[in-house]
Amino acid sequence: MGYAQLVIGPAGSGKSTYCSSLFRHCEAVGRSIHVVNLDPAAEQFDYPVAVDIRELICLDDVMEELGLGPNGALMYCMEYPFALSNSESTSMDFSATASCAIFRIGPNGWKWLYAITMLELEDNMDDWLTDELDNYLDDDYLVFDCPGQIELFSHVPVLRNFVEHLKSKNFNVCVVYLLDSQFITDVTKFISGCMASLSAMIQLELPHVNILSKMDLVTNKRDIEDFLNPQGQVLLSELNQRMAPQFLKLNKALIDLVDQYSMVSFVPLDLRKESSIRYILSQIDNCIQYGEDADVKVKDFDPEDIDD
Ligand SMILES: Nc1nc2c(ncn2[C@@H]2O[C@H](COP(=O)(O)OP(=O)(O)OP(=O)(O)O)[C@@H](O)[C@H]2O)c(=O)[nH]1
Ligand SMILES: [Mg+2]
Repeated sequence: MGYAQLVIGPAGSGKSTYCSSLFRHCEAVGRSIHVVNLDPAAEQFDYPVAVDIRELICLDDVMEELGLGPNGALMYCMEYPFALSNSESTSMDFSATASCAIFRIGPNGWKWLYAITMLELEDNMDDWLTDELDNYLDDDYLVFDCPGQIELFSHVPVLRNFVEHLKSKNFNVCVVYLLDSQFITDVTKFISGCMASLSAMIQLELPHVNILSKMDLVTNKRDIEDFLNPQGQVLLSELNQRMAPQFLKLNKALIDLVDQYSMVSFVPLDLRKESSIRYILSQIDNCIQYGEDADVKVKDFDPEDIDD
């Protein structure tokens, strides 16, 4: 059995920083983890990269292969799904659908490049991942540092397929969703962060831990309590105050949805405190049952059992 954290969240929410802090913490306590970079655009790391998706493909390569600058790439990208939809192959049909879905987000060339990169990952995932994972042993613990494009876990199936692959390799996987604590300065931002998390829960169907990151930036700690474990009614009244009256019904529906999934619960992460990282790691370990096998092994050798 292997163990894995899939670290996701909006761009800049602190995923890579969390991965490096987690690595340092584990190193200090003598525990082995391996951090995998899944961000094709990443440039530098504060952690040793165990596996790097950039060996498969990186954004520079995509731009170079296309022979285009950002504007030209955008034009190419706008034509890309239509070129794909003329194809008869099933996987290409999927690609066209995914690309069209991404296209609707807006004419952003970088997002397109991500889309192509991720589709490339999907096409090659089985071979690449199988080769890479073969290097890891049964009890290894992997942490996947993902890109910040939220469409990857909201409606494009690439991460879901990735997770299925990990599961087929006997990995227990937990989603670790990071939301920047600065989102709480505005209840509408906070709700949109919750919705993105909910999308990931529904898309990925995995044990899920929500983290409110960058707690060192929160000056008024009392404010935060309302957001770590907020009551639906409190959020609703704040939303209603913030939004125009025509949104009352929508606000109610959104809060009901959040309540129904009982997912509005965040664990605060303050990287200045070792205890904060330790607590979060213990919560995640619990979700993926890490350490339970070890307990069983110890119990197997319980001297009292031998006496019996
Ligand atoms: N004050 C503070 N800043 C942080 C913390 N974590 C991350 N940052 C800063 O937030 C910015 C983004 O951090 P990253 O770790 O690169 O965020 P990311 O989610 O990996 O970003 P993408 O991969 O681009 O989506 C950087 O400037 C970090 O230094 C934190 O706990 N406290
Ligand atoms: Mg990052």
